[in-house]
Amino acid sequence: MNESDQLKTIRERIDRIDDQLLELISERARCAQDVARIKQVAGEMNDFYRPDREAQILARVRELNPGPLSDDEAARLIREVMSACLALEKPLTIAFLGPEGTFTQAAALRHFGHSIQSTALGSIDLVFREVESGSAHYGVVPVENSTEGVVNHTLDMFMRSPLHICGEVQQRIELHLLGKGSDTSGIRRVYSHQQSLAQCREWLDTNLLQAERIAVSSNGEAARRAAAEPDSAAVASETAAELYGLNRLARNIEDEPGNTTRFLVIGRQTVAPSGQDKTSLLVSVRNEPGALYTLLAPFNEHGISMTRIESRPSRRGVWDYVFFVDIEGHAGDAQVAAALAELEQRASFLKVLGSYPRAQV
Ligand SMILES: C=C(O[C@@H]1C=C(C(=O)O)C=C[C@H]1O)C(=O)O
Repeated sequence: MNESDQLKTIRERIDRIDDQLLELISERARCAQDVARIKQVAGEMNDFYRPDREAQILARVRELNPGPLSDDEAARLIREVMSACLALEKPLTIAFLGPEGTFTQAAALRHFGHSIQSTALGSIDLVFREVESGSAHYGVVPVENSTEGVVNHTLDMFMRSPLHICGEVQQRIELHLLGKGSDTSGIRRVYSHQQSLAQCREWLDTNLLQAERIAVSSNGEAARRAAAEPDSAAVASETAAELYGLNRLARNIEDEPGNTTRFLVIGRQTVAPSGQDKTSLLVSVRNEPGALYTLLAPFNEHGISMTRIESRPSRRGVWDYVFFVDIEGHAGDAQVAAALAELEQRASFLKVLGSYPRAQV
């Protein structure tokens, strides 16, 4: 067989596979509709989105993935199929820290897939309020953020908000040089958030020393300006490039590749155990010698790993400290529940912010 006959044969095979895929995806979508009908009859429509179930599906895909696609790619594809199926039940409305084109938006799309209705809001407070009022089903906010510098504000919001953490998203921070043209010649200004500029300093020093660096409020805003002004470029994400119709003049210009930011999904719902969960707590203790040591001892005694601890002033009194603690496991797990009961005895204040599946996509 010559080359063109070989290609023709393979393409015919691909067409047949796509026919089967389409049939299977449609069958899956009809199953999701059946689930929706059952939930409706049972009056469980508040629970139509099930982060625990979705996490289990994605974990299974990773486990069974035969390749050659990577586990990440396989999970991402099934993520999109689930997103489209869920939208048949009811499209999710997601509020995120905007503007359009930020990494928070990328994180929202990564977590929920593209079949959502998303709203860009101007501040973290507004995202909390939108979800609290029921105007959005869920919100996405940065928590350990190397680009937008708002970690503390998100943590502070949990002190007074009744919302729960329903999920987490790990988003690789990949920064590109974006512009209207096709190369870097003629660029006089580079816009970005100041931390993104800092993260690409070496690349900019080597390749664009002549251009003025201008810090703006977000990478989305930088992309908007680069799209509107000639002689300008932005350091921003791929999402920003798509949204503002910009070209990637240089890819992955961050000085330290592998940089990841963590985002939280906030909602009014508590999430059932998925088998691979994390729990976030807010815990306060009097400032006495050994207080933190005593406070955390129950985790050690019950064999629970702590993955993060962050301290903040409580604003309730000069002697109080508040700690944001992440542990492995679900608050409903026997060991975790026992440790939390002991912790409650020792703490002056304890709030479980949520148990949720660890990031799967
Ligand atoms: C189908 C369900 O509802 C939703 C859709 C899912 C899917 O498409 O697989 C999974 C969980 C839910 O978010 C379900 O609860 O099983």
